[in-house]
Amino acid sequence: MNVAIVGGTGYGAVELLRFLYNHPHVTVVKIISHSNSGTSFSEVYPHLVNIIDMEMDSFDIDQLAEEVELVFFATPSNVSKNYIPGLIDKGVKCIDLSGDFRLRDGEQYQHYYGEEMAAADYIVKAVYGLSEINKEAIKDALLVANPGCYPTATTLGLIPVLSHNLAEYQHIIIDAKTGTTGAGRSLSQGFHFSEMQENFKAYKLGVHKHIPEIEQVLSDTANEAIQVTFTPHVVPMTRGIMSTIYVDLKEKQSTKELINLYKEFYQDKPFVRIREEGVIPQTKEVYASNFCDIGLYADERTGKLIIVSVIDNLVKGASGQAIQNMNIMNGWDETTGINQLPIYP
Ligand SMILES: NC(=O)C1=CN([C@@H]2O[C@H](COP(=O)(O)OP(=O)(O)OC[C@H]3O[C@@H](n4cnc5c(N)ncnc54)[C@H](OP(=O)(O)O)[C@@H]3O)[C@@H](O)[C@H]2O)C=CC1
Ligand SMILES: CC(=O)N[C@@H](CCC(=O)OP(=O)(O)O)C(=O)O
Repeated sequence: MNVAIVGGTGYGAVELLRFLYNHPHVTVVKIISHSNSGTSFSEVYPHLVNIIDMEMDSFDIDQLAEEVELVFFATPSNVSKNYIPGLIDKGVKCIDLSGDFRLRDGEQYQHYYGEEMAAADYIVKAVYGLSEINKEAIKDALLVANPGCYPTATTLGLIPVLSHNLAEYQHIIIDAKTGTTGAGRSLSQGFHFSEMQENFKAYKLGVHKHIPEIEQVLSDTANEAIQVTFTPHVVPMTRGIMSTIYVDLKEKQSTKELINLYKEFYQDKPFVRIREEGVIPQTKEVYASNFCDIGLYADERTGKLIIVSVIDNLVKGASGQAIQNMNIMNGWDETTGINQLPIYP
């Protein structure tokens, strides 16, 4: 299958290429770049010299419709909504790594993304691509809204206990940390080496665009409006997200019982690994892989369940999950092309 990537010189795109290069059913025939069309990809990313030297193109909808079956958008917020409707109308499937098609509520989109939402006709067509939870709907999707990185780690950690109605729906606290690639490749003052190294900062309290996304997924799970307290932090590492989640259990449960419940919930999900009692996953243990690893501790003193969920933000949090969704859309084994081991140490 021929595919294209838009947002060519960003981190999401280069990570898509890392996996798609060895994918047995896919060829990347076009890399679209608005800033570097006409330039060879390996000129921008010299680690791929003699491997991906393809010249990047500018966006041409007719050419794309003629040459590819599926387009990945790895563009910043408020970009893909201007291009995807036209491609869908021409029968080209799209997987959007940005947040443009994730939210159903236009007012929330306007509030958190600062612009008007995509056209409603296309929002209803978009399937939220949390692969482990929405597999059936993803199979028939024309447009997949790939989840955000924090929402992926957080909702995979929370859905089992919420869907079994074992936890209170309110007072959920999510304390999350990300590496700096979460901010993308373009330069900004707060991400300079001298600003980041030996530093640890919280940001966007109460205004982060992943708040409504997490709440939408959890509310769908519980069939009841859920609000969460979410505090993101950035830490001086390149890749990785750790989401530490605190939730009140309705009744006393042991760690062992909850681990068994999570293992059963994810038993046929190859990319979710539940740790044994007393073992809490670390970001390095999923580095560069599509795994989401979850550790649990039921604090019998306070009645809280502590969930620790880790992913690589660029893989399960973005490009890896996007390829997992492409595999599901095409009826291929969902691990095809993305079953590499984590890099360790
Ligand atoms: N980094 C991460 O961990 C995650 C990222 N995402 C989302 O994936 C998307 C891509 O992220 P990432 O690759 O990290 O971001 P980057 O900033 O690294 O790359 C985005 C690329 O999009 C292109 N671009 C920038 N502005 C425009 C524009 N106005 N119009 C068209 N293209 C533009 C640029 O490439 P060019 O000039 O070559 O076109 C740019 O390099 C974002 O929406 C991000 O939020 C989601 C989950 C995790
Ligand atoms: C460190 C940092 O800035 N991280 C980004 C990660 C979010 C992201 O990339 O997700 P979307 O797909 O929803 O845009 C942020 O907090 O906005």
